[in-house]
Amino acid sequence: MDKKEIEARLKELRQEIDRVDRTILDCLKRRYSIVKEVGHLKRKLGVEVLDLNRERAVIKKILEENQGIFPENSLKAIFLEIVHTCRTAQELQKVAYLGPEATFSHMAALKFFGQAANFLPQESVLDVFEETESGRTKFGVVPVENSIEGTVSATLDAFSDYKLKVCGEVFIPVSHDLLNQTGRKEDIKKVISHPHALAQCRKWLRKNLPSVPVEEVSSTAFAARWAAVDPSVAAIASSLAARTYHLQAVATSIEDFHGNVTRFWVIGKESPGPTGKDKTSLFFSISDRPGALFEVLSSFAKRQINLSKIESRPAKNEPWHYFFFLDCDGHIKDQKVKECVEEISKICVRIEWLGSYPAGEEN
Ligand SMILES: C=C(O[C@@H]1C=C(C(=O)O)C=C[C@H]1O)C(=O)O
Repeated sequence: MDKKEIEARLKELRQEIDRVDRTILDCLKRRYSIVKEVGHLKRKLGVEVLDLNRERAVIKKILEENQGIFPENSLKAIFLEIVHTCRTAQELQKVAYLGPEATFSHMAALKFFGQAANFLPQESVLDVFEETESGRTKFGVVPVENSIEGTVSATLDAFSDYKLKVCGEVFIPVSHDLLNQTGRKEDIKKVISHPHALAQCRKWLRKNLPSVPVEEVSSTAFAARWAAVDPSVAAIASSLAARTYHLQAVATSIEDFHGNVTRFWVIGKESPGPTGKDKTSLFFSISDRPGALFEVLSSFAKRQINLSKIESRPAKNEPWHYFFFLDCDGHIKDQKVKECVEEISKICVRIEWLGSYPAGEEN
């Protein structure tokens, strides 16, 4: 091929790309209006408009049909965004999260719901529960545990006061940056952040800023917002917070342990149906006698139900009494989980089903 021929072929291919793009756009518009019609019909039937299981099935099918030809992670991201956006043709979901803007909870909410939702930042975990229970938002996103720091007790404790269910799970890798207005270490007179973030960067701070005082604030994003107006302060926060509040990085990835992940729960009024890869969360208390906890646990063991977490929390109304929070594989509608919960209900003084939901993906 000579230069002229190459240029002609290039032109031809670009025209072909333009035609393909137009087809993609036509398909997107068609999909959007079909989803809108589905929404009308579902409303007429009186069924829930959002159907997370159907969305999962749609994406799974696309990935299967692709047979690895189009880069898989990108295809998934594209279709997640398409589905999330089409959903807005039915109704814009209101989602409360632990704010302000750019917290890791915000990242988790974006990962679960996509860009096309109405995200409403809240000042505390309790506010997220409050907004969701009152129906002012349809869903809430709250942190539940961190792979290094452990449980977020405010979240677990809130379940005893609010009648909400877990309806989804999201994992977000946590990496912290040290941010201020200039990016210069010499300007830092105080380091502020959420207690978990400070704890996760303890060694780095001791080594690199030994004489600088630290102060706990309500969230990493709040810290970043503060640093944006106070030049003497540096915040430990995410790269999303750096972008949102126009801050410079003094140092990046300052966490003491890499591979740090936070698990979030999406809370709402109802848990979704089984998908085949679900988790169930329970909260229970038992009588103070030998073997009571063993009996509960053996009920799971004899049915080969895998436990992914068990944690005790003090029962607030009685000293030295405890509640247990337990996560196991499977859905409450799966026969063996159902039987197990029925059996342990006879042993427990109190038992609450917190929800069954599709297991989140850890990458
Ligand atoms: C179109 C539907 O409604 C919503 C949108 C979906 C989509 O865009 O594919 C899937 C499930 C629902 O959350 C449906 O229920 O099929």
